[in-house]
Amino acid sequence: QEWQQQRVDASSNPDAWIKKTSELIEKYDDQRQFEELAMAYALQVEAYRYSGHESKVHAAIDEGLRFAELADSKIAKTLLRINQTWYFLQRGQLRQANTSIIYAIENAKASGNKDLQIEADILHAQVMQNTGDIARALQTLEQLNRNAYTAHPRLQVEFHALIGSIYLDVGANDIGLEHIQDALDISREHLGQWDVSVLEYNLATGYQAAGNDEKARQHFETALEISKAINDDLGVAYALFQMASIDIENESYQQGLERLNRAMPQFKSAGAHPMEAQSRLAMVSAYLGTNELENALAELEDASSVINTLADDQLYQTLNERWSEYYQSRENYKAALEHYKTSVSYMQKVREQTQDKQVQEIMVRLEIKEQETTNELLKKENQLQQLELQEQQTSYYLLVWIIISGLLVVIIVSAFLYQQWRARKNFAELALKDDLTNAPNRRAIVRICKKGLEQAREQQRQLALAVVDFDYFKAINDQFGHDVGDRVLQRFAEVAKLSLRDQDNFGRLGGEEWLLVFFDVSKEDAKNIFERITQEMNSKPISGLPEDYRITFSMGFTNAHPEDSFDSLYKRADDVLFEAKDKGRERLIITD
Ligand SMILES: Nc1nc2c(ncn2[C@@H]2O[C@H](COP(=O)(O)OP(=O)(O)OP(=O)(O)O)[C@@H](O)[C@H]2O)c(=O)[nH]1
Repeated sequence: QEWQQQRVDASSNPDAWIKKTSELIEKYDDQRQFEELAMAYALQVEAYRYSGHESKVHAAIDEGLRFAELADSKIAKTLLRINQTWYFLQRGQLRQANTSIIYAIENAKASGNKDLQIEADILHAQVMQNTGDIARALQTLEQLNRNAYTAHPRLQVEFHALIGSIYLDVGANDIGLEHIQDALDISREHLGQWDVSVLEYNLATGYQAAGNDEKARQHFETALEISKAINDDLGVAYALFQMASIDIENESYQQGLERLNRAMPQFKSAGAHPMEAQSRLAMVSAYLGTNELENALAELEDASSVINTLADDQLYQTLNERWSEYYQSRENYKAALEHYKTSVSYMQKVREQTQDKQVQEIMVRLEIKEQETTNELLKKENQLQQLELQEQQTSYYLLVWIIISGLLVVIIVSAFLYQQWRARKNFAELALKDDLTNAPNRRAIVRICKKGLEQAREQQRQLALAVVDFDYFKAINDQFGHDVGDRVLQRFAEVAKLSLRDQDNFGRLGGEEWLLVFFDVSKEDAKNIFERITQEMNSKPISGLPEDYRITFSMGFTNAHPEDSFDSLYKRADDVLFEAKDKGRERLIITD
């Protein structure tokens, strides 16, 4: 609804909207577009109210209603009647306000616009409060469809502001302040500056009633600033009036009077009679404080005539209180007592209205309902938070699950790959190992020797190769059995492993023939190795062989030449081995 947003905008820029609606009115008037014309008037009326131009409000309402009637625009009629109600309330014309709000309610119903219906209902309750019928005001608020009004910020604000002021009236200051604070918060977020200033003002009066002058002053100042900013003269006057009341209470009579003198003309020209009366009564207090009794009397008389047209019990009570104070100052105690008695009777009347049992009951019910709504909202918020938390947890679990399953996959795959690698390695190891002795087999030692040849060439090292063959091995097998022969081979593997340096290698070439591969050994070293192995072979008995049996072997040794291949190297070593056998065995023959 465009016009709802326009109302909010008008509340922040009343002057701009007065101008804008004037142009619209001229345009639609020319074009005889009555419905638009009526809506433009409705908006203009609000803009006038927001800037405190009460004197223009009346005429604009009449014009607007004329066109709204012509166009039969229920919405325009409702809006105009709502503004008319506020206009009369401002002036203290309660009977007229009551008539206007009835029209507003009828038109709102006919328009079918739920928000307007609720707005009119809340305003109806406001009128009741102003007429002192708090019980009915509360009943009306109680009957409102809570869900419907909470959906619209303006309605929430109206509701909380009104119920807050009722609570303040009956002295339930804490609850009252809470409601008005709620209204202020909502209006700050959703409504215009004028609405905010009114609520700042209401909150300040609440703090004042609760005896917190400091807070009251702060909020009145904020209200004053906003009213000044949007050129709301009436708003400025309201704030000045309240600040003056605080001044007078604190015996700053001159400052109070100065502020009241600025506010008063505005109230008067706006026709805000209740405020005019209150200002005059405040002035009376100030003059009594400064002992300017003539001025006090003049204000009292003016106040009396204004209040007599308003028929407001609260105002009558204050008026009589002031008269009583005035007569005390004059030392006319008889008259003072009379007025005091009258004042007390008005006070009792007001109290009776506000302390009515029915009022208390409805208030309790309303508060419970309000609490329930708040609880429900809190519950929903809680649920939402929990959902969010659950969502967070779920995604957290999901993440953990992904990480764990990822890790599992990695572990399983790794284990599988490791197994494969192990199997391959085992296989490779097996393929390079001699089954009987566990020493490197022919393939392995030949490979080692070939690699060694390359290494020796690259690193300028000396590689040497020895070929070893047992002497009369056939005889061992034949004489003591094949097993014993096997054990002799196994012993050789053990001995070779212990006797060689880490950088040297050995392997079984086949049968009882072995290859030894050395790096950087001299001929002398070769002899030592030959002798050591012979000695070690016979250092302890081999089962199946007689203790004194001496195992011997022959060895051919040669240093590698840079151009040697394995075959040429092997052949040279094997040749000298053959020579060793030939020369009687159990010897080492070295060749270059
Ligand atoms: N126990 C056992 N004997 C083997 C193995 N491999 C080869 N032999 C035997 O080793 C013997 C080799 O004999 P020969 O080649 O005649 O040589 P030798 O008897 O050592 O005589 P010379 O080398 O001339 O001193 C054969 O009898 C083979 O059967 C083996 O793995 N275990």
